Amino acid sequence: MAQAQIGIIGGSGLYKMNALKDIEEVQLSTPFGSPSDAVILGTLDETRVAFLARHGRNHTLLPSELPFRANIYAMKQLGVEYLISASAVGSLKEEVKPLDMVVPDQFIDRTKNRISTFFGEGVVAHIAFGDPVCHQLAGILAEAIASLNLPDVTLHRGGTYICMEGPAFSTKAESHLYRSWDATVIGMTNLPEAKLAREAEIAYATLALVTDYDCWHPNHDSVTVEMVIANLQRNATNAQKVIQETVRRLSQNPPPSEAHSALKYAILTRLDQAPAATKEKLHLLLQKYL
Ligand SMILES: CSC[C@H]1O[C@H](OP(=O)(O)O)[C@H](O)[C@@H]1O
Ligand SMILES: Nc1ncnc2[nH]cnc12
Repeated sequence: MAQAQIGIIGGSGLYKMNALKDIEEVQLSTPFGSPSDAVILGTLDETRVAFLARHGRNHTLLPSELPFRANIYAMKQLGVEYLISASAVGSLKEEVKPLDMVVPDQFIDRTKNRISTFFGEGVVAHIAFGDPVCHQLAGILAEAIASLNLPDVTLHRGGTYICMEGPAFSTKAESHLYRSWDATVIGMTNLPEAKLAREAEIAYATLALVTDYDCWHPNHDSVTVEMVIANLQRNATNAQKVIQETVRRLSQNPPPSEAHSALKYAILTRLDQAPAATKEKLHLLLQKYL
């Protein structure tokens, strides 16, 4: 099977990477169903990367409908060790303005209807998730953003991403509540992805692209999809530059990541006693530990 060490998941507004060369489109099937779309393998400068449009290339999947497990498993099948997620977010802080970029280091889970683990069916594992983002990958991403000096874009290193269920945006009461928790941005997708990436021992970091002030700001209209897309289109060119620069830096010096051994002390079940069918299903994740 084709391989790529670096994966990219593009969110709302980022449905393709324009700079990819020598493209190969692969339809993958996984024990968890099909991913959101075909994975696009292509070369960015000298480096082979795997790109997936999170909601499908025509944006046909709701956040609650996303096949998170299939998406992450597909990346694992391709040999991805570093996964960069690009996502549209609303801002929960005055100083985090639309068109700014945030590299969050924490998440709060407000989802209600997501499957966020590969485990179960006779194999129990509890990954550590106190630091849900790969520190090294997030650092490279932030350095890449800073190095580009993008006009009108302020970089915010660190911050908390609230992951809500959606698809409706928040009420004002919810938005104020999240502000009282000192959260930085809000979206609907990245937390399940980060958990599953960690279980799959893939280093994960988020490029959060601010599109709106959600609905809490007294001087800005409440978020609408129109607002999000208009700003994301303005963001998309910048996001592609950032991803390209991140891939360039990462491929020159891929860092060690704690994520790469996340399952080492996480599996409680004696694997020699575990159901064969589950071991078969999770072979890609468990093979190091069998
Ligand atoms: C189109 S606005 C809401 C939508 O945008 C974000 O998606 P993604 O994280 O894939 O960029 C947000 O999470 C919602 O799914
Ligand atoms: N305000 C917001 N809430 C949730 N997801 C978003 N994606 C972009 N803006 C958002």
